[in-house]
Amino acid sequence: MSTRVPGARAPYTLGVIVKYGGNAMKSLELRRAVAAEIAALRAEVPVVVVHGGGPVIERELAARGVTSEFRGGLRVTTPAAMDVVEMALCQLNKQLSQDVGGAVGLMGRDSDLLRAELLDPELGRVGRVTGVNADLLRTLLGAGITPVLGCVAVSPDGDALNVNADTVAGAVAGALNDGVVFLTDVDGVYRAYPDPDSRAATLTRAEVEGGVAQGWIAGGMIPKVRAALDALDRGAPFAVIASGMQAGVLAAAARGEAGTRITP
Ligand SMILES: Nc1ncnc2c1ncn2[C@@H]1O[C@H](COP(=O)(O)OP(=O)(O)O)[C@@H](O)[C@H]1O
Ligand SMILES: CC(=O)N[C@@H](CCC(=O)OP(=O)(O)O)C(=O)O
Repeated sequence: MSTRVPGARAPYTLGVIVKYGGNAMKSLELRRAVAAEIAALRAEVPVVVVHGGGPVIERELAARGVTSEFRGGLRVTTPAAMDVVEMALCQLNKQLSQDVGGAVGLMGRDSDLLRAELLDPELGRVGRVTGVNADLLRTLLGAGITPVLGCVAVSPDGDALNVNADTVAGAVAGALNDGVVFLTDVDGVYRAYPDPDSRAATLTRAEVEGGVAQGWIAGGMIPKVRAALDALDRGAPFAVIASGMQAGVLAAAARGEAGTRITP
């Protein structure tokens, strides 16, 4: 975390992937507050933003009368739903890029930035990440530009695939060997959800797996802890789950002073 953003085109060694999604962008005010936190962190370290947007997707699906259900935390994505997911996230991507400033908004289709293959035919057009164009991200970071990546990947046939945004953030952190902070609406993983006093400062892999098996890690927290472990497996130096609802938390989480740090 001591590495400064170098000048244009200079190499960098350590950055932070910041994931935020539906819960940390429930209002325009909150969305912009998170963007301001990201812009402040970027003055210290290179930052790549990965975003979801579950509520925006829900709203656009409902407006079109397209139904979808979740299985194991993942949206079963029909071709019709895929069109809506991609359209909604593309628009959001440009808005977030504008919010952050000095940024370029990209999706998986751009220069094969995010490649995936079908995860499970029963889930429809849901992807399993197979590759990240890390060179493109490094080039942008080296030029002082913040990449903002939406969670739609491209298949070997050139079709869009829907990937959970936490999963994408973990894969990008692994590909760049950068740390990752997952911002959400709780200030970490609670041992006795929803009691905020039960927040774990750190959780080992064994504790995470126990928590999922015992059910005290549930719902949308499951893809986050799994993505954190995946990022660590792929070489990320740290993975933290923290609140996107309070000012100053992002920088503190990246220093290991807030949220729940997942350890190998
Ligand atoms: N042990 C836990 N500690 C904290 N939150 C948990 C836990 N288990 C389940 N959750 C749920 O996970 C949610 C965060 O996941 P999610 O709603 O998918 O967030 P996001 O939209 O930010 O990706 C929390 O709001 C909470 O409802
Ligand atoms: C496969 C799958 O479930 N994809 C997610 C992608 C968006 C996402 O992950 O958004 P949040 O970060 O706001 O949850 C979905 O369709 O909702």
